[in-house]
Amino acid sequence: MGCITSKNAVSIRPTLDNNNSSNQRGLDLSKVNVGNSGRRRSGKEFERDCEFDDSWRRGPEVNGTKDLCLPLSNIHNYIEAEQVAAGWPSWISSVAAEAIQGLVPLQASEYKKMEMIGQGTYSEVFKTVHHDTGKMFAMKKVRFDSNEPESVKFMAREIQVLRRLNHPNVIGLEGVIVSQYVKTIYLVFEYMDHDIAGLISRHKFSEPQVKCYMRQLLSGLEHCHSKSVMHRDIKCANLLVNDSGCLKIADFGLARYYSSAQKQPLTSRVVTLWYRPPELILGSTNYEESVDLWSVGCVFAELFLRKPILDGRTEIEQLHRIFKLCGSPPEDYWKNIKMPNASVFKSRCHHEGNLKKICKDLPNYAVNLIEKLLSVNSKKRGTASDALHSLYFITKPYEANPSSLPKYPPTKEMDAQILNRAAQLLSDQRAAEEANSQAKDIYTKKPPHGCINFSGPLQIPSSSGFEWAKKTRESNAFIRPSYENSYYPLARNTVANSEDQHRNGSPRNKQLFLNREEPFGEKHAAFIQKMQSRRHADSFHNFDNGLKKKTDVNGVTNGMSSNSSDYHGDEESKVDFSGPLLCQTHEVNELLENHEQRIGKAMRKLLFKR
Ligand SMILES: Nc1ncnc2c1ncn2[C@@H]1O[C@H](COP(=O)(O)OP(=O)(O)OP(=O)(O)O)[C@@H](O)[C@H]1O
Repeated sequence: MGCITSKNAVSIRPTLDNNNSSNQRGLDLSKVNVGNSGRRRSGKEFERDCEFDDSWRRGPEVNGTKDLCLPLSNIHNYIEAEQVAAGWPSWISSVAAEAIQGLVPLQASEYKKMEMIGQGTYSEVFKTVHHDTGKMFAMKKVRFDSNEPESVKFMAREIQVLRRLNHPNVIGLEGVIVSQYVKTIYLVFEYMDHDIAGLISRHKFSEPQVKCYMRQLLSGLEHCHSKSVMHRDIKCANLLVNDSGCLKIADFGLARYYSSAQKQPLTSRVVTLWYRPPELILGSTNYEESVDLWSVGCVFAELFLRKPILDGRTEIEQLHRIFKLCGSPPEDYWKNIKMPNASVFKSRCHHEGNLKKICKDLPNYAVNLIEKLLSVNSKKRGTASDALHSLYFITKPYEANPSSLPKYPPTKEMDAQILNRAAQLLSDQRAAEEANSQAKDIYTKKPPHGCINFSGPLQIPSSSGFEWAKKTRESNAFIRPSYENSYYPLARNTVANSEDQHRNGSPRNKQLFLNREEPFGEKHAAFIQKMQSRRHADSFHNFDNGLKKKTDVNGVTNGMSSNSSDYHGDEESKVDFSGPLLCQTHEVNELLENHEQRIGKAMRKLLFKR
């Protein structure tokens, strides 16, 4: 795509018809995009020209038309003037001229902003109502920094991509609102009552219902791919459903055009970790639309299982889970791929794959399709059209009619998150109370010489044969949790599933350390042994390093406590847990007070967010 300002000269081609006053989404284009001949061009016409035929930027036309070749600054000024005349503030014209070309901005005063209904990495989504029509819309406030070219690029691309798509299973962009002075942009969408992540957290879908959603998802995706758009962030939270049972693919913030003819290197830092295909984890930069089909496979399984099928906390763990589920790829795979991280991630263990076992209760044809979509070899995934023609869709039970699906009270990923957070806070509070009473108990029996604040990677010499545990108990040090160093990847909150939370580490592990009787008993020893054997069995050298990383909502791993200072001595003789190990000599009361304060703070945060 590129920015208009990066070209040296442009050719403005005169246009011939005057008919296009609105595009398919009903946007009024009549006031804009008047060529120098006075002829108007529709937004879509302009986009088409811009996206794959960039000759308009290159210079004089060859087809006999006498074009006017202007210096870049002139044409830039011309376009800006045209867009300002259409009602756009000049700040947006200067950073995203191509994205808004042919559009007229919507007026904020025509809408009433209501409650926040969603929050993403770069956005906040509000429910809004149009004053005149009373129609509901979703208004996505996109955060971006105009001095930061990447953020501008993504914002502009989202608009461009959305304008290119027009399908019942793809969210429709109604228009764009911009603030005249503050650099804020709102994308106005049709309003959808639910997202699949929120629905899954509360309801079990019937087989015909799953089939109905899957057909809609694949149809929407087929349309995107037919328009050369890769979504690159298919996940349950980005699949919206309205009260008529219609599913729409949303959030095109990471989407982009692709062309198999003109391949360009693409970033591999896309797709939320749990839905990210192996080639992206391995760092591929020449992937194709099959990345979306992998994500569809993950969503498909999740619709049945009601929990993510691949929920690694780090890239290395995710890849490990992929191979365990889908089977390790053959040697050829490693030989043929030229991916930057291949040698780092290659496992010495061979896994047969346990997808069939995990999906044993699912219908056969569904498992076959999931298996195909979750092919480690991207070439074997097929296309969205292939999936739509698979046996799964022509065997009984047939898909439900969208209008026959149950009507649900509004549910969003955000609701699921709030429920999760509240549950977590409650369990943390209970655990804290328990810990406090245990701490007091210990204190009254024998005052401690020091206490251990257990919240981080605890380095335990494995050679001690758990003698350390006994020693700690004898020395009456007590262990306290840290609620600030929670180990959850944010994305984890999308699933209100206590089992998941436990598997993810924190509550169960915290509880393990909070419970004065349990931690140093058999369970604890088993846990440590498991950690150690996992480390050896996996032969993933970075596994433990990986465990100390935190994954953000988009699955991007951030280094956390992974600096060398966290390690002391021989790597193999240590067992790591999350968070720093602190030896303190505070008074118990002071610690308990701090503890109370932290819980209070977390509670206030939660209430404030609500
Ligand atoms: N048209 C809509 N109608 C109703 N709710 C919506 C709509 N669009 C988005 N939402 C809600 O807002 C949430 C966040 O929106 P979106 O995914 O577009 O933002 P984002 O910043 O790109 O998110 P992320 O970082 O998770 O990818 C969605 O999960 C959904 O619950």
